[in-house]
Amino acid sequence: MVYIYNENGGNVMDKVNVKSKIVVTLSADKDQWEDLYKKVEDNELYIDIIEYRADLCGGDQTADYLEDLKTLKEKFSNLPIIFTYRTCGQGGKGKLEPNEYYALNRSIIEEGHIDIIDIELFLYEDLRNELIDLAHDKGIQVLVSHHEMDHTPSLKEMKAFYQHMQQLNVDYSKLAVMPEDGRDVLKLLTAVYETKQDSDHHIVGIAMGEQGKLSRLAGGVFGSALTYGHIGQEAAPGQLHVQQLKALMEIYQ
Ligand SMILES: O=C1C[C@@](O)(C(=O)O)C[C@@H](O)[C@@H]1O
Repeated sequence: MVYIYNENGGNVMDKVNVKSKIVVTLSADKDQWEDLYKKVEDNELYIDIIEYRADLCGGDQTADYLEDLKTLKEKFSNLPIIFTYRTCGQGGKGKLEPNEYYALNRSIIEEGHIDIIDIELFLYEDLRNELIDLAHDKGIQVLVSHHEMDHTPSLKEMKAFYQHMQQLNVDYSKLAVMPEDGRDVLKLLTAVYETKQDSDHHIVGIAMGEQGKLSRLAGGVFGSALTYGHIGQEAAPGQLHVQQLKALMEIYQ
């Protein structure tokens, strides 16, 4: 049998199957960054994209974030950078109010040396849409995200989230949910699969926690474009070290 692969590494017969890119989630206080740069260098083979989690970086200083981003870009110029400020309601530590969140993200878009920006779906519509347009004007891709930290919505609801996201003129649509059992993980993967069947968008689906690890490893088979890992300590429940992630993902691809 001859297998033909598309540019994403998936079988051409299967539009849904993609090779998920590995995103490493990074955060550190000022005095820990040197150690972290070293860890990124040591693990570069296992990383496709860097995510800078501003809300976990201590202080809420735009200037500090900009400085970190500039250094990251200088050191790892071949790795695209996602900027994420995750608010408390969405599983992060960020305490900014919507207008402050808007102002921070706007400054980062304008000066941040980033490639992709993570914008939360339920930010006020006008602020969110303005950030999306500003990012695109600057050539920055937009990843719109939504987290359900304590449950997994129904399949219908998850597909509706993805439909809503895709109507926003964004580049990536990401949903992260908390499963209670294997059935919830299957539901999330089904939502990704069924959405991806009719879509050329980058769809991302994550089932968090211990039960959800399957989605981080095999998400590509169902059409999930990104999977998130760590190089020190997990930034979200169920995250795996990027080395382990890459090794185990090979099984599915
Ligand atoms: O949205 C995500 C996914 C994530 O929550 C995870 O479960 O790996 C980790 C976050 O840093 C990232 O922004």
